[in-house]
Amino acid sequence: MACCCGYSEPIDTERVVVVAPLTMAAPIKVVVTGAAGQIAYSLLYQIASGAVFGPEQPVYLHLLDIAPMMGVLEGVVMELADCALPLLTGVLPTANPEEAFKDVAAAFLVGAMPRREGMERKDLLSANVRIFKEQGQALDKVARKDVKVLVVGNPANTNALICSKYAPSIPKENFTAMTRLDQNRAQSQLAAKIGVPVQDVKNVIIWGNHSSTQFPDASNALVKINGAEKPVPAAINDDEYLKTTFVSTVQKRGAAVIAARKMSSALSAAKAASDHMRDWFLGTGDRWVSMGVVSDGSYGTPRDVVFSFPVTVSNGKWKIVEGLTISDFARQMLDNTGKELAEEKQDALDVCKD
Ligand SMILES: NC(=O)c1ccc[n+]([C@@H]2O[C@H](COP(=O)([O-])OP(=O)(O)OC[C@H]3O[C@@H](n4cnc5c(N)ncnc54)[C@H](O)[C@@H]3O)[C@@H](O)[C@H]2O)c1
Ligand SMILES: O=C(O)C[C@H](O)C(=O)O
Repeated sequence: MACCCGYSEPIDTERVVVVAPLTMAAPIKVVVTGAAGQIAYSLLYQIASGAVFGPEQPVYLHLLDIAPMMGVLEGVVMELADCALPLLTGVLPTANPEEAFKDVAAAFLVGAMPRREGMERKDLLSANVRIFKEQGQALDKVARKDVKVLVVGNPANTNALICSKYAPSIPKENFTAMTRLDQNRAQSQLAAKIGVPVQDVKNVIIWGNHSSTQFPDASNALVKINGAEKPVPAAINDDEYLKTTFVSTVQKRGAAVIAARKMSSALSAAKAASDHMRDWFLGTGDRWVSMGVVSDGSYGTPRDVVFSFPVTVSNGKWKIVEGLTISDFARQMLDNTGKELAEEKQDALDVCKD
């Protein structure tokens, strides 16, 4: 029960020195890598404004980028200060991974080279995977052992796997890759096709790799129409669309944005990163979300690759949704994306040997 001064309980002013309202938690340290880049430019505001960890959770931001970007990063730090955000208790800009990862509870690993027109995301592997080896090692040394790590930098699934491998003291479950942008894209395509608001579509799944082999799957998705829930396949009543145009539109959406903007998606990527981390910290209820997680072989997928599954989250732990029926078509799609991930893993391990 709140008392008149706004604190949750009456305060014994003789004994307590109050520096912040008692409803406020202690600040958590959150790192964003690639902090001088495009995605971070949208993401940092979302984190610092409370959209990710909630309106009661102060954050201390650690911003990592490479040494030549420190000047640009200084400008970002100025802008964060100029936002005058009550939940932002401090900012540490740095080019030193061990300083950046020290005691962090959440890590957004964004910093990596983006692809250009005509490239596949796996073409970035040899350039980017070493970053995630080095950052895994730094996380292992200095981060909290319960740190939640979200890898955004491409190829996100395989980078997350490598990061986890080089951070053996942190549980594998704490490393995830972002396929939430694909989920948001899929949800938005379905809502537009049916003609309902986007929040009325749920449980669309992204299986596999954040690449053009991913399988956006609407077969278990539900839509609310006039207050009643209905399966999406019944509402759309066009299986051919769901197996072809819908799948390829989502698979190729990143490339379409690059072709139009001449730069890869950033606003929507930042929103997806916020959604992913918020759901991981605050929970999903019975709503399914897609996350790249280290595979335990569920649904006949290869073990020990970072594979995107439908999950629910409660108390900060994700759990793969079990018992879904996999059609012949889905089986083929899952096998194909699983094969690509197994190949990427081998390539990445070869790069990391050097
Ligand atoms: N998973 C997804 O859905 C998704 C979506 C969009 C973009 N991405 C990927 O995210 C990455 C970042 O995209 P962007 O548009 O922000 O790129 P960007 O080029 O604008 O920014 C990347 C930043 O990372 C920094 N950086 C490079 N190496 C670093 C290192 N070792 N440590 C720390 N920082 C480092 C760069 O200096 C730069 O400031 C790319 O790999 C892109 O392909 C993934
Ligand atoms: O497509 C890209 O290279 C960027 C990102 O992975 C995306 O899906 O938009």
